[in-house]
Amino acid sequence: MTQLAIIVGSVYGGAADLAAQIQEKAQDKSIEVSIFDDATLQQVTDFTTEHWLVVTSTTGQGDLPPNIEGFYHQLNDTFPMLSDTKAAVLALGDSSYGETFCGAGTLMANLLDELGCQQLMPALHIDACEHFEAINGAREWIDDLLAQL
Ligand SMILES: Cc1cc2nc3c(=O)[nH]c(=O)nc-3n(C[C@H](O)[C@H](O)[C@H](O)COP(=O)(O)O)c2cc1C
Repeated sequence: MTQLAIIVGSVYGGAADLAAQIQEKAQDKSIEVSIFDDATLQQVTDFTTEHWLVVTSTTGQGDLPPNIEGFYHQLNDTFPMLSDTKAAVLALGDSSYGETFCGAGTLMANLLDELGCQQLMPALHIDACEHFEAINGAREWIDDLLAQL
């Protein structure tokens, strides 16, 4: 069975809700999904290194939400080679923050790229100014992503 690890970074629950919606869609396609909130690298790699999806909002001034910071720093500190891992980033943000729009998603995408991950899909940036419900801006992208697995 195809496996997908969804690693969540969320402060107010929007990215976490979106991850749950993606999980439901994926399960309809018989993809086994595990959602990691406050993930450790070990937990995620024990589940799968095949497909990773990072769903993260941005907080502060382009900062990672606290519940994905540990995962980011473990990756950055241990620098595992992930050339067999196919990954994608779905970032939630708010364009009224200007230059730091979706900064956390960009940090994650850059790190996964440095670690050699293969890009499943170009990163998607969802703007809260445009979409009250993030799923409305992400449906097509999610369908395309799941079709690649
Ligand atoms: C205190 C605070 C700081 C934020 N900083 C940024 C930011 O720097 N860049 C950005 O794109 N969005 C920023 N946002 C917007 C959130 O990322 C956006 O509302 C997102 O949808 C929240 O998702 P969540 O419910 O998963 O936390 C900020 C929101 C708050 C409340």
